[in-house]
Amino acid sequence: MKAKIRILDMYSGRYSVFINEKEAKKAKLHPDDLVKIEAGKKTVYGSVVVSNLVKEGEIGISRDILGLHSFSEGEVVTVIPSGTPESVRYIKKKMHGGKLRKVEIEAIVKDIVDRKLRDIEISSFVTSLEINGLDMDEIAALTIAMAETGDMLDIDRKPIMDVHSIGGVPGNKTNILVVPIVAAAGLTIPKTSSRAITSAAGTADVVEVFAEVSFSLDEIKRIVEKIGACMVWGGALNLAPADDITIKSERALSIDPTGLMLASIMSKKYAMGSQYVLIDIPTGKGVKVETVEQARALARDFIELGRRLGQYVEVAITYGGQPIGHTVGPALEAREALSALMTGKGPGSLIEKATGLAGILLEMGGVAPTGMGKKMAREILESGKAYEKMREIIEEQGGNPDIKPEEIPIGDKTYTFTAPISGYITGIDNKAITGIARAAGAPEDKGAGIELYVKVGEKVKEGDPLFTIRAESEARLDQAIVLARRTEPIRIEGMVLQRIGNI
Ligand SMILES: O=P(O)(O)OC[C@H]1O[C@H](OP(=O)(O)O)[C@H](O)[C@@H]1O
Ligand SMILES: Nc1ncnc2[nH]cnc12
Repeated sequence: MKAKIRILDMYSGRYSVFINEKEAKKAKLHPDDLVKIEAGKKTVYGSVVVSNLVKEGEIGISRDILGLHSFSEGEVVTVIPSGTPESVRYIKKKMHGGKLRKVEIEAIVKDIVDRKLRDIEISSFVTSLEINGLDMDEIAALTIAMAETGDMLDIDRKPIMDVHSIGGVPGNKTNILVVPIVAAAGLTIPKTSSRAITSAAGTADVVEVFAEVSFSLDEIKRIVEKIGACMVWGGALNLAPADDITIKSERALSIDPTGLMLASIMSKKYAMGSQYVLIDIPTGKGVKVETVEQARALARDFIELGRRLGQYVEVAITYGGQPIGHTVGPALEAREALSALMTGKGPGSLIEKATGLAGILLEMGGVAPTGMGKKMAREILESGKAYEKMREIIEEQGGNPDIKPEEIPIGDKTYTFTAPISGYITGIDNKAITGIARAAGAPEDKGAGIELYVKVGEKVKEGDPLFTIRAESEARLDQAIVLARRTEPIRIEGMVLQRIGNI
C-alpha cells in the first residue's frame, strides 16, 4: 500500500510504524507485524502499531526511524508486509546447539543492522549465545560481519594503540587514566567505549560526566589526528553497529555472552583500525571471569581472534575480586579519575592497575623498553603530563578542561552503612555493590552510586562507616537501602573465622 509519512514527535526506543486501525484491518496487518517502508533507495523496517493517531492514507513513524533515514512529512512511501526473516531460522539453530555457518552469521548480523530482527528475536539470539556459545570460526565470522556492516576509520597517525576491558568489575574507571598516559607518551589511542553493560557505569557513562562522547567519524578523525587520543562512546558511530544493538539486549538481561563479547569488542577495534590492542580481563569472584584458568582460556581466544584479524593483541589478567578504587557510579567515578590525573595519586588499586596497563601499551608501542613501561607510565602520571593530555581531550570533546573533581555534581540523597561489629573486611561482593548502585539510579542518574570507605583486609571498629549510597531521588535511595540491607555487600569477620569442635 501507498501512504504519506507523518512524523510523530516521540522516541519509543523501538522502530515503530503507526497504521490507522481501519487500514490495518484492510491490509491484514496486526500489532508487532514487520513491515518494510520503501521510498526510492530508502528502505526501513519497523513493527506495526495500530493507532488512530494517524489517519487513513498516512503512516506514522517515530523519531527513532528518522535516525536511520531522513523521511520528510508528507513523503509518499510504499508499505509492504514483510514475513519472518530467514535469519530467525538460524537463531533457532543456535538455540538448539547447532554450529552456525558463515553465511548464516552474516544473515543474522545484516538483519540486526537493517532492523529486520526485532528486540525479541535479538534477545533470543543473545540468550542462545549465553547458553550454547560460539566456537572460534563462528566468533571470527561474527566479528568480521559486525565490522563490515558498518563504517571503518582510517587514522593517519600510526601505530594505532587500543585498550579495552571486558568490564564487569565495579568502579573500573581505569581506562580514563590509561588513555591520556599513553597519548602523553606520543602514541595514538582512539578509544571507544560502550556504556554500562553489566556494571553501574561504563567508561562512556563516566567520560560523559565531563565531556561529550557522541561524535561522527570525521570528528573523531580530526580530534585523534590533532591530539592523539579520544574517549568516545562507540554506540554513537556507525562502527560495527550490530554491537550496540545487541548490547541493548545484553544490558536488559545483565549478561555478556563470551563469544558475543569477543566479537563485539574486536569488531569495534577492527573498524577503528587498531593495530596493537591490550585487553583487560578482570578476574575474581562476582565478575565475568572468576578463575585464572578461565581468564587464560579467554586470553587465548582474544589473541587468536586478533591474529585472524591481523591485529597484535596482548591480554592483562587483572585482579577483579573487589571494586577498583573507592567509587562506583558515573559522577563519583569521574571525580575519582580526574583527581588521580590531577594529583598523580589515588587509591592503590586504581593507580596500580592504570599504570600497569598503560605500561604494557607503552612497551607494545615501542616507546618504553621491555620491563620499564610501568615506571614510565607512573612518571607520566605523576609529572602531570597525563592530566595535561586529559585537559586536551576534554576540551576537544566539548567539555570544560578546568573542571575540578569537587565541581562535578553528585547525588545529594545519602545513606551511610556502618560496621555492625569490629573485625576485618574479608570480602566485598562485586555483584551486590553493582546491584545497589544500579538500584540507586546509576548509570542513568549520573550522580547515583556508592562511595566505599574500606577495602578487603582492612581493620574496622564497630560503628566505622563502610559505604555511603548516593542517589538523586529519595525513592531510588530507599530502593538501594533495601537491597543493601538484604545483600550485605561487605563482610566483616574477626580473626577467628570459625570454631569447630566435637567432629
Ligand atoms: O562492566 P560492564 O558494564 O559489563 O562492561 C562495559 C564496560 O567495559 C568496557 O570498558 P572500557 O571501555 O574498556 O573501559 C566497556 O567499554 C564498558 O565501559
Ligand atoms: N564493548 C564491550 N565492552 C565490554 N564488554 C562487552 N561485551 C559486549 N560488548 C562489549
